[in-house]
Formats: sequence, C-alpha cells, structure tokens
Amino acid sequence: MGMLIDGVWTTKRYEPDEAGKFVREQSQFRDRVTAGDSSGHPAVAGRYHLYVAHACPWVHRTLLARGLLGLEQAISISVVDPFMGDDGWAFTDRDGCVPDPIFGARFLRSIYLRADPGYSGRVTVPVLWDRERATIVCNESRELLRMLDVEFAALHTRPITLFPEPLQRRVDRTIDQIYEPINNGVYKAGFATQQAAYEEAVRELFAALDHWDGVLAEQRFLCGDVVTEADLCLFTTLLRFDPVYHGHFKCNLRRIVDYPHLSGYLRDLYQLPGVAELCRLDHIKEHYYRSHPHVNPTRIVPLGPISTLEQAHDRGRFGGELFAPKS
Ligand SMILES: N[C@@H](CCC(=O)N[C@@H](CS)C(=O)NCC(=O)O)C(=O)O
Repeated sequence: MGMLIDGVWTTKRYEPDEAGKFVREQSQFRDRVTAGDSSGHPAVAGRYHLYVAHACPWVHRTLLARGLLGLEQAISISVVDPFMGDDGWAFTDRDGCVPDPIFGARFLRSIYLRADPGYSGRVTVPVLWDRERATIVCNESRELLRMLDVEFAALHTRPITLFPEPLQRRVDRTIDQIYEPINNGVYKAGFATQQAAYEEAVRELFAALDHWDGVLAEQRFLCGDVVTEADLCLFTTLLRFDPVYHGHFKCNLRRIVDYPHLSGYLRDLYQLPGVAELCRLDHIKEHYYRSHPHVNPTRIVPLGPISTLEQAHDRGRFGGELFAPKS
C-alpha cells in the first residue's frame, strides 16, 4: 500500500482518525462521460479504457455493469495483479491479469501521474481513462456505474437498464442506505485500530444486513422485481463477505450463508448469465489476505470457506423478468 504525494510515491498507509476509525479518501477525478459532447468526454466506442482489479468490490460494480449491459467491445480494460504491495497496484501477466495496452505501464500510479504529474492522494481502482484527451475522467465507482448505465446507453448491446425510470429515486436512496453501514462498513470494521471503533462498525453493519434480509424476504431484488444498480452495489460486498470480511475484517457476528434471504439473493445474482465469470474469488482472497500485513501479518490465505454460490436458491418464486427493458 502506498500513495502519491505531490507526484512522488510514498509507502504511506491509511491513517485512522484519533478514535481509531477508518477514514476513506474522497475520489479526486470527478468528470463525466456524457451521451452527447457536453462534458468534452462523449460516449464513443473505443475511446475509453477502464483500469480495474478483480479483487476490488468498487471495481466489481463497473465490471458487472459493463458485462450485463454488453459494453465489452466499446470499453477496453486492463486488470492489475491482485497483490498490492509497497508499489501499489501493478500490471503483471498472471492469470486473470491484463497488462496496460496504452502505455505499457508497470504500475497504476503511472496512469495517475500522466493525468496529473503533481497528484497527491491514493492510487485506487477503478479508473476510466480517455484516450482522446489523454486523461483520467473519473475514479469514483458509483459515478462510473451510472455513466455506463445511462450515458453509454447508445452503445449497449443488451436492451436493458439497471436504472429504470420508475425506480430511479429508490435506486439512489438504496445505494445511499447501503453505502455507509455495509459497503464502507466492512472496511470500517477491518481497518479500525481501536476496539470501540471496530464494535460500532460491526454493530451497524449487522443491523443493516438484518434489515435488508427482511426486505429480501418480500421481494426478489433490493428495489423490487428487477436487478438495478443498487443490487450490483450490494452484491459485490456480499460476495466477498464469507470468504474475506468475516475472517480478515472480523465481521463475524454471522455469515451471509446464515441469512435465509440474503444468501439466496447472493446466489440468485451470482447465477445470472455472465456474472459468475466476472467473480474471481482467487484474486479477491489473495488481494485482501496478502496485501494488508497490518491486518494479516503472516499473509496466509485461508483455504475456505467451501463455496455454496452454485447451489440452488428459491428466489425464482418471485417470478417476473430479471431486468427492466430500456425505455
Ligand atoms: N471511492 C472509490 C474507492 C475505490 C477503492 O478504494 N479502491 C481500492 C481497492 S478495493 C483501492 O484501489 N485501494 C488502493 C489504495 O487505497 O491504496 C470508488 O468507489 O471508486
């Protein structure tokens, strides 16, 4: 782990606050791709490149959207090595990794420095690069997810949307509701450096999981009958929960398999066509257990748990179409 300070690489970790709480840095590249040219980054096939890590839950939202919406031909990707050591994210030729075709970079930080030679901040994935303007458009996953869904709509090869008109407010509200206690909550638990900070995060996390388990007792997906962006946001945390967050981040009041509805919901989403092949549990486990020596000093990667993701689920009882058609 490291970060850039005034364009110079340092091996600085996240600093907790005085109460031992994890503080997430704000993403700094916040431009937008737009359907037309209003942003100066128009949605054009072949123009953008997405730098990703299979390990990362934030990236995973964007990879799932790219796959489900059929944007693979329009937006190219590079995949970094799952191990993030003192040099940060690196490009290698290991299984599942895809080197940088634009600059042949060794490290992701080079991409940040090309966009801003004086950059100060963390070097995170996902990153959307604009080949034409030679810069980073955005490194914030929630905004990238929306861009892929809405702004790139003309390039989709599947006639669906993950942000259907009648559900839009609900989708945004749900993404807001799950972010702090769940998506960020697992990190607040795992990177806490004081007992009280850890306990607070874990209690909030499980209260939220209990709540959504109840919601999913009544409906197939978070916002109703169809898969939306909110489901992608929850799915990527749930997928990592039992293999990583339960042990490595000490989120261990319960496992997802112990929840009657969340567990079926996780399997339902995992078994959607095209999803399982975008879930690299080998990269996920290697990344977390080996890249955080302050949490796991031996860097031993556990063998388990035995996956139940392929097992049958009963979510089909809700019936209906899985995706909303594009309007
Ligand atoms: N706000 C960002 C967070 C992305 C993020 O934290 N990515 C992690 C991987 S899971 C990362 O690249 N961390 C590297 C670091 O912090 O040094 C987003 O949602 O896009």
